[in-house]
Amino acid sequence: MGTTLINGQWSDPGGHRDVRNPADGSVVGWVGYGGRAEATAAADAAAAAFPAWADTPARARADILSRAADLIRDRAEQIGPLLAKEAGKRLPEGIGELKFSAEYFQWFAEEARRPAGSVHPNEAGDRRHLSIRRPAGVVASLTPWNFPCSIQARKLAPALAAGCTVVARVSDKAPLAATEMIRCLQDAGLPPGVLNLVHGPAAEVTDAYLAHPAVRVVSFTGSTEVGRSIMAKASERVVRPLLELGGNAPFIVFEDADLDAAVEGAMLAKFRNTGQSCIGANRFLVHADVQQEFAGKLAAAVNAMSLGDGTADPVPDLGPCIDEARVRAVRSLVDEALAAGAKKITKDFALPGAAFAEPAILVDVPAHAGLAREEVFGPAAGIFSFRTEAEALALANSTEMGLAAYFYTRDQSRVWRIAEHLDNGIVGINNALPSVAFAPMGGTKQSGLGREGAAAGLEEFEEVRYLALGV
Ligand SMILES: NC(=O)c1ccc[n+]([C@@H]2O[C@H](COP(=O)([O-])OP(=O)(O)OC[C@H]3O[C@@H](n4cnc5c(N)ncnc54)[C@H](O)[C@@H]3O)[C@@H](O)[C@H]2O)c1
Ligand SMILES: O=C[C@H](O)CS(=O)(=O)O
Repeated sequence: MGTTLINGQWSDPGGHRDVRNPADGSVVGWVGYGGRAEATAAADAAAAAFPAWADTPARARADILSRAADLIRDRAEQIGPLLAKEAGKRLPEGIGELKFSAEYFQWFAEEARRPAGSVHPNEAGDRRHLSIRRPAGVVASLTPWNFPCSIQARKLAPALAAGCTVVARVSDKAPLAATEMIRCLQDAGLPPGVLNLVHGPAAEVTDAYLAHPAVRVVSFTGSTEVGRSIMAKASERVVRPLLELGGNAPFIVFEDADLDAAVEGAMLAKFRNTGQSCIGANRFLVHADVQQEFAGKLAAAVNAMSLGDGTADPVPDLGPCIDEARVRAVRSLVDEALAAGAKKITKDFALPGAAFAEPAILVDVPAHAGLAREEVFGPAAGIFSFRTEAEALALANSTEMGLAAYFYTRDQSRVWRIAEHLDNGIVGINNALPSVAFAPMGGTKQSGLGREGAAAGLEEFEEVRYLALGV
């Protein structure tokens, strides 16, 4: 059926690149693997398709996106297992990610039909002043492996709704399900060239996209390191950078928190997607008066976890990491903290394979340790204590990242004091899973630029055009 989409045609140019299941190394599938030539052809196709798509009535664009949402939901039980295998996800999380992806296409199908523009107060008798919103142009949509479908969806949906055309590239580590999701969009009736997908070497394909004169916006999700390089490349042609980058979420538990709710939230925020989530809880900051009780409850919950292939029956609590390199990175942070005097309060797990990282909670982690300062991006974390709100905020805001943060308290006045002074783009309050299509999500500081979701997410793909109308 082809895995590369250029100008409405599916093909498999270049060589084949196998995709393996991290749980057992088995081949899950493959993608055709192109390069610069395919990327340039895709951008040419997107450029050629842009004028007609930009002028397509909003209702017509909305109907295609709505049909795409229906197709993704209809095929979720078929694509979900593919996603679970290639990305090492638990099967319910794989199927759930497809359904979450459909929400973006549904929401932006509706948003596409909302008014777009303003009439400005008239201060000159011979003119009327208004502004309209027009699609920005061709968008380069570049995404990581950890949520390969939903993260593409939160770019494709608003870009297409706005009237932009798109050249996409997804991570080589998990390209299969995202390709099938894009197939749903094409099957929903997107005209040729409106959406294009090329698999190939990351820098080669991305550079070719960003060098194309028709590309006006680059929407990238991934590490801060790569995001910086893409922002630099985009600056060469003044391409608008939308960047969703690394995280380092503090998870704060105040002394008045419902501890059982906090532990339940901690388990979700830490171990969802085996901890490989940009908004995952990275550090537990717990008030000294409740630290021992919280730590004991959390350790007990972790110790009860089962590990295994996410497509097994019964479904395990934790799947593998994306690859052995990720396991080594997590283990290195844990081992460094232990060597510096930290103590592990969770049990030793038997690991079912080389791509499985041990779930681990540590206490007495020194402030200089990587576990206290870096994005773990895996199933481990340290618990740190504080005594005052000021200390909690200082600890929470002490890293260069500002994506997500969480806190648990029952004091409504404290909710506002803390929420207004956390330097993060996303704050979960007595809630450990804030992600929705209808709210603006993104980060501060080195976690990125721009927002995805909500009306703000649509505006990122539009240009405001001011009209001074002589009368
Ligand atoms: N803010 C968010 O919404 C969000 C969401 C998911 C992941 N992330 C972040 O992404 C990271 C994990 O994902 P990852 O390992 O795929 O990130 P990554 O930065 O290594 O890769 C992201 C994408 O960029 C590509 N890429 C890699 N090097 C490149 C280069 N030199 N030029 C062009 N493209 C390149 C990759 O193939 C992939 O498709 C973590 O830091 C995580 O926090 C952020
Ligand atoms: O990894 C980051 C993702 O954006 C997490 S979520 O899909 O927004 O929950």
